[in-house]
Amino acid sequence: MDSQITGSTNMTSAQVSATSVARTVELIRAKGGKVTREPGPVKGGNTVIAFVEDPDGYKFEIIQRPGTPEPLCQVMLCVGDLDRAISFYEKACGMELLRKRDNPEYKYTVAMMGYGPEEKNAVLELTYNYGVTEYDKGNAYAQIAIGTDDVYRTAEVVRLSGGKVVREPGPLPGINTKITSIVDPDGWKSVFVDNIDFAKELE
Ligand SMILES: C[C@@H](O)C(=O)SC[C@H](NC(=O)CC[C@H](N)C(=O)O)C(=O)NCC(=O)O
Repeated sequence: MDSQITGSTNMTSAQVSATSVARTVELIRAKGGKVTREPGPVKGGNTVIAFVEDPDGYKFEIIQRPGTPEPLCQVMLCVGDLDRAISFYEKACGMELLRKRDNPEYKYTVAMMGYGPEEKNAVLELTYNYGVTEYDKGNAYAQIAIGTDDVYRTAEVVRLSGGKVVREPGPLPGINTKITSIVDPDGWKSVFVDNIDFAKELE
């Protein structure tokens, strides 16, 4: 894919990378897609971005950057306390803080969290808007899926790290894939899926 897109609703979004944002946006427009922000430098920076919406109104950000192995490169979650969120994704989910960037002019700070460098891995972009400690979540956001080697241990660690387990670890009826579902301190849900079980689903 020659472009990347990240998407989001107003408080969650996904990003996709594109080597040419303008060309990607034109292709999307030609197919009847809705462009909500024309290509151009991001406010307060140089990276060229654009926003588009899918037919369900989910927002995707197209980011100009070198191609990555996985075009879906970021998922953005708005959080009410950045340090709390960073600590949770580090301790409960085993992610690493890859970088943090403050943008005082536009009153927000982002922290990129992931399991490896952004050039090679999809990452979570935690966004803190100055003074906003809570978000209405509506009913459109569902969950992010993360692989794990041990759903039982994951659930235990999540509990110890300030998260909530909303689906106890164990096999899914019918397919036996082991999962556990959790919510982070901001109320964003993730499902952890056993790596070996999931590989079997793909066979
Ligand atoms: C490349 C990278 O820096 C970006 O794309 S940041 C995009 C930027 N994000 C924000 O403004 C986050 C805070 C915002 N208040 C929110 O909650 O979404 C952005 O969306 N810029 C808009 C623009 O038109 O440049």
